[in-house]
Order: sequence, then structure tokens, then C-alpha cells
Amino acid sequence: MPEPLISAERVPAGVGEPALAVTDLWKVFGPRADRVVGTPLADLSRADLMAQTGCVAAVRDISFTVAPTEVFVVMGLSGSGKSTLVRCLTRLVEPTSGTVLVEGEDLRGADAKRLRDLRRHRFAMVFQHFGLLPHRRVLDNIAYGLEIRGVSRTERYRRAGEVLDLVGLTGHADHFPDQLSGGMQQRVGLGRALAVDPRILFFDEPFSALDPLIRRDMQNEVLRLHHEVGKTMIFITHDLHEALRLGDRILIMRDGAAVQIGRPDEVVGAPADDYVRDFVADVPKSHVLTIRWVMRPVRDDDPLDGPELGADVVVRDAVRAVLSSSAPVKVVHDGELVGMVDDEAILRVIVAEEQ
Ligand SMILES: Nc1ncnc2c1ncn2[C@@H]1O[C@H](COP(=O)(O)OP(=O)(O)OP(=O)(O)O)[C@@H](O)[C@H]1O
Repeated sequence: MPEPLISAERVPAGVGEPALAVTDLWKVFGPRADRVVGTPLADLSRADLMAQTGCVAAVRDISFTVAPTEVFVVMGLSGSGKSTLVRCLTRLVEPTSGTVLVEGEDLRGADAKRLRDLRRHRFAMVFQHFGLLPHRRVLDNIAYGLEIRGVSRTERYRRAGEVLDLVGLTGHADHFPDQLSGGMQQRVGLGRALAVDPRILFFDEPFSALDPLIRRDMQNEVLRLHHEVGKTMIFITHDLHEALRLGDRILIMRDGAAVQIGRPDEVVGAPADDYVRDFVADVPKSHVLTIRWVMRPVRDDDPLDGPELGADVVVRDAVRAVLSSSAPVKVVHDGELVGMVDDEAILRVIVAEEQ
């Protein structure tokens, strides 16, 4: 009996061992980089460190965990350290210090053989420049990771055929990459990554070369696939809108450091500093904030006969219920009344957006 193509089991986010646990991670490039961490040099700004030592602190003291099946987005401007951070998570780049646990296993302690094993069986990557093999057909490209693993020809084509359908490339098995549009080539990239049934998928700006409409399509595709296959995903982007659409949580980087880690509504509703505030200034708040962010405390004289909504309902989806009710809307969480939302609170968000 062949093993199932994609493990259907979905562990609820936040339950069980983290898929990834990163603690005090540093990556310093440059001469004698290992003398920086743990000394006063580590406190210097990037520019001062470079001036004094010729080193770049690409990743500075970052800690976070990623829950199984979570979509974790790493966002920041060019040069903020996103790629270096994510490469440290598979040791494509060797961290200078800190720990990385992959499902509890110490990645930095893995020898070359174990690392190869992890890269073949546990991880898969999708890059901006699709990295497809130009002289091989779509089906062969999708089957490539299985070939490297030594999966038999019959079995790998069976799986590749299934994945071809999963990523929306039915009918394109025999095409060559250069016969496909950019979006379709990236579907092949996605298919190749999924074919090996990895536990963690890494995406390094996979859609930044695509035009905006195709890009949106591909984001929807990732959301759909995530829903269907329930993989843990680490996704790098410099595009805030992409981060807000895809991320369960977002890590915002600046000059190698983590400025904020939070859910989209936390990043937009409570930016950690002016840098994040500037980033999110143009985001339509009603699309991201939940009514938890606009509710007020319950008062003794509040009528309790109005409709009720969950605290995680997005403001945009609550507008109709709130405005059409004469009584304030009750906000409930875990069966408890946690606040009230009235017309004024909703209109304040909408009006602010239009200014
Ligand atoms: N191999 C390297 N040697 C020296 N410096 C490096 C190396 N790789 C990256 N850097 C430096 O580390 C910093 C972070 O780079 P990184 O590529 O991780 O940022 P990024 O946020 O992914 O940027 P981009 O969005 O442009 O890809 C930059 O200053 C970069 O010049």
C-alpha cells in the first residue's frame, strides 16, 4: 500500500511541540565574526559594527517559535536579514550562535548526513527564481525531489501526477518550463516542494517576480493549499499586504533584529514602534482589525438584547450587523461577554480609512 501523498492530519496551531523553536539566533558575516556575539561589539548599531570590525550582523538575537501548521511570515525591507534568518533555519547559512530546534531536534547538532536527510525529507523550499530544470518536463520537475530520494519511477510518477492536479497544472505534464507563464512555473515550483510531503515549507519571496494579478492568484493558491495539506509554512516577503493576507503571525525585521512578532491584527492594531507604524499606515484597518480592537467595556445600563458576534470577527464583516442593530452588539469570546461594539466605534475605523 503506497504511503499517502500528503499527510491529511492537521495539528491545531499551538498544540504539541513547536515545528520550529529559535532561541537567541545570531548570524554575523565578516572577519572573525565569532568574536562579536556576547561582547560589547554586539550592542553596536549595524553601521558602527561594520565600521569597527568589517562585520555585518545580518541576524541579531532573534527568538521565536512556529506552531505546527502555522503560516509564519518574515517581513522587512531589503537587507533587513530575512533571507539570512530563514537560511539559518535549514543551515543553508551556518548560524553564528543560538539554537534552532526542528520538532525538538537540535539542528545545529546535526551532522552532514542528518542534515541531508532533514533537507530531503522534512523541508522543502520554493524560491523566487523557480529553479526548475529547463530540459525536463513539468512532471519530471515535480518528481525531481522524489528521484533524489530514490523513490521508484512508477511511484514517483504516480505521486507527481497527483500533485500536478493539486497545484492546478492538470494537462501540462508534458510541457517544458519555458512553455509556461511565470505563475504556472511557480506552480511547478510549489508542486515540486509538495511532492516530497515535507513537514515544513520555506518560501523565499516566491511571488515577487510575478505581476500583481498573478501574484494575488498565487497567494490564494498558497492559502488553498495550506487549507488542504495543513503544512507548516515559513514565508519571506517584503510586501506587507502579502504578509497580512498569508500570515497567521508575522515577524517584522529591521537591521537584523526582530522589531515585532504578532498576528496581523496585532501588528496593525498595536505597532511596536514608529517603523512598524509607518509600514502599516496605509493598511485598511477594517480589513485586518477584529472587533476586539474596537469594542468598549460593558456598562451596567447596556441593553443586552442586541445581536452577538465573536471577538475575532473582522471589523469589515461586522459592519452590517452593528449598523443595522438598534442595540449595541455584544462581543463574546469562549462563551463570555467581553465587550460591546456600537455604531460609533465601527464608523470611527471606516472614516479614519477614508482620510
Ligand atoms: N554572504 C554574505 N556575506 C556578507 N554579508 C552578507 C551575506 N549575505 C547577506 N549579507 C548581508 O546581510 C544583510 C542581510 O541580508 P539578507 O539578504 O538576509 O537581507 P534580506 O532582508 O533578505 O534582503 P533582500 O530582501 O534584499 O533579499 C545585508 O546587509 C547583506 O548585505
